[in-house]
Formats: sequence, C-alpha cells, structure tokens
Amino acid sequence: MVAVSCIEVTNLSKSFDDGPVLSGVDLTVDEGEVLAVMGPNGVGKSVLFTCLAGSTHPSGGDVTVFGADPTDRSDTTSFLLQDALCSERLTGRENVRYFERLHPAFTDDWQRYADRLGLDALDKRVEDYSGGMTRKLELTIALAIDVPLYLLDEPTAALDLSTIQVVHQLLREKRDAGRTIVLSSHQPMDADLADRIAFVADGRVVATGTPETLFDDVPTVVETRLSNADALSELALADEVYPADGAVRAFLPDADGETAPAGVASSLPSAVSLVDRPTYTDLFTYYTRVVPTTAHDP
Ligand SMILES: Nc1ncnc2c1ncn2[C@@H]1O[C@H](COP(=O)(O)OP(=O)(O)OP(=O)(O)O)[C@@H](O)[C@H]1O
Repeated sequence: MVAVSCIEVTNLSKSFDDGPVLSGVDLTVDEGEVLAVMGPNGVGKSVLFTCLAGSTHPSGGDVTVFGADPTDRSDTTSFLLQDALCSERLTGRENVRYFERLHPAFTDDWQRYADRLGLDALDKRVEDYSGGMTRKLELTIALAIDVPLYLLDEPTAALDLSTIQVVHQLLREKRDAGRTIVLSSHQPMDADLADRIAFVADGRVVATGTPETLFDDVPTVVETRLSNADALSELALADEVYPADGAVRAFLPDADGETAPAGVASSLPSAVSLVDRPTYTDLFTYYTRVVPTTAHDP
C-alpha cells in the first residue's frame, strides 16, 4: 500500500530572541501511523508541536497539514499541547462542556474516555486536580474530538504505569480506526506504541525509522563498572561514555558502523564486556548524542 503523508515539514526553523531552537527540520508523517518524537529536554519538541498546530509561526521553512497551512485546522486536528488545554477555575465537567460547545467534532465519547482513564473527579475544580488527573482530563477532551489527526505533546507525562497502558490502548484504537497520531515523549514505553520514532537533537530531526530499524543501526554496545570508566574512554565512539543501569557504557566505532567486527569480544580489555542487546537508554543516547556529532547517517 502506498503511504499518503498528512504532515510535511521542510527545512523548518524557529528562533526566539535568545537564538535558534529549530533549524532545518525535515519530517513527514504518514496517514494512519503513530509517530513518536523523542529527544533531550529543551531541544525544541514542544516548539515543533506548536508549529505543527499552527499556533507558532516558523521563522523559516514550510509546514503543511493535509496539504494546507496548519493555522486554523480544527476540522482536521486535535491538540494536547504544553500550554494548558483546560481552565483551572472550572470543574472537569465544565471544561468538557466548554469544548463540547466550542468544537464541532466533539463527541459523546468523552464519557467513555473519562471512564477508561479512571477520571472520577469531574465535579472538582481543575486547580485542585493532581498533575495526573489534569492530564487525564486533557486526554479525555483531546480524544473525544473526532478528527483525522492527533498532536499530543507528552500525553503520558505524570501518568501511572497502568494508566499509560490504557492510553496506549486508546491510541491503538484510534490508529485502527485510521487516525494519525504524533506524540512526544520521554517514556521508553511510548516508543513501544510507535510505528516510527523521530529523534530530535541539535535543533533538527537526526533520525527517523521503525523502532526495529533504529535498534538495528545502533553500533555494538560495551559496558564496564563505573570505577573502570577510563577503560571505555579509549574505545568509545565519539568519546561518548554514559551511565546505564548502574554501569557505564559506550558504543564501539565499528568498521561499517553497524556490526561489531568478528572476535571483538576477545580483544576488549578484561573488565569491559559486550552488551547483548541495546536498551532504550542506548538507543536514545546513540541518536541524540552520537549521531549529531558524527557523519554517520542511519
Ligand atoms: N515562547 C518562547 N520564547 C522564548 N523561548 C522559548 C519559547 N518557547 C520555547 N522556548 C525555548 O525553546 C527551547 C525548546 O523548548 P521546548 O519546550 O520546545 O523543549 P522540549 O524539547 O519540548 O523540552 P522538554 O523535553 O523539557 O519538554 C527552550 O530553550 C525554551 O526555553
């Protein structure tokens, strides 16, 4: 089946008074996929989402959503952005009623979403909600709007692990119904939901791919005890030595950038061992700290 794109971002840049945040972002999102945008704190993920939502005007480049300028796309797009969706002075139910009146695509499904997410304090003011309760209300509202595209900036932040699983189930149901979902996250669990991940670093998208292909392109990982970190410094690709699971790790600079040369284990210093399979920490570190500093383009 030929993929049809619903978001096209070309050479997008965004600067504020204190300098550029995004520069040269290229990104395509296909209809019906779940794309997870991941990257370090402060790298510009939320700024990118507001450009996709049309609420921030880019300094340069092009963004189209379903072939048009993203401004005023309430007919196609539901947002959960970092600037609060809900009014703190209103109760949860009053916020729901507000969006019900405001948004032509708002559906009665909100009650089902509130139930599934375990949101049971609808008659309390939002200013008295916990962070997780507020996120559940925002998700209830964002998902109750029945549109082709959902832009969800950190939808699972502040949620407990069981609720994250419920959110994943709800988002899978949306995808199965043909909807497109773009979410940002710091949670490895959210990467499991994604059809593709886009890593943002250095103000641009440095890698995109399915979780499988991105994992396949991670070079060989080695580790040692913290007290022995110097032994890794001499081997490390791009001098990157990073903490992981109580040890320190590094990537080996392989000849072809993909697989460890045969017999590499026997040539390692005695306190350094090969890691069988990279974890999400390795994946994240590779794409956000090593790839931007090397010519290697996965
Ligand atoms: N309106 C604004 N005016 C000036 N600077 C801004 C504005 N909005 C964002 N920034 C800056 O842009 C940079 C990127 O912020 P952004 O919130 O997009 O990061 P992020 O990748 O979403 O971070 P996190 O993972 O911590 O949520 C930060 O340095 C932030 O201070």
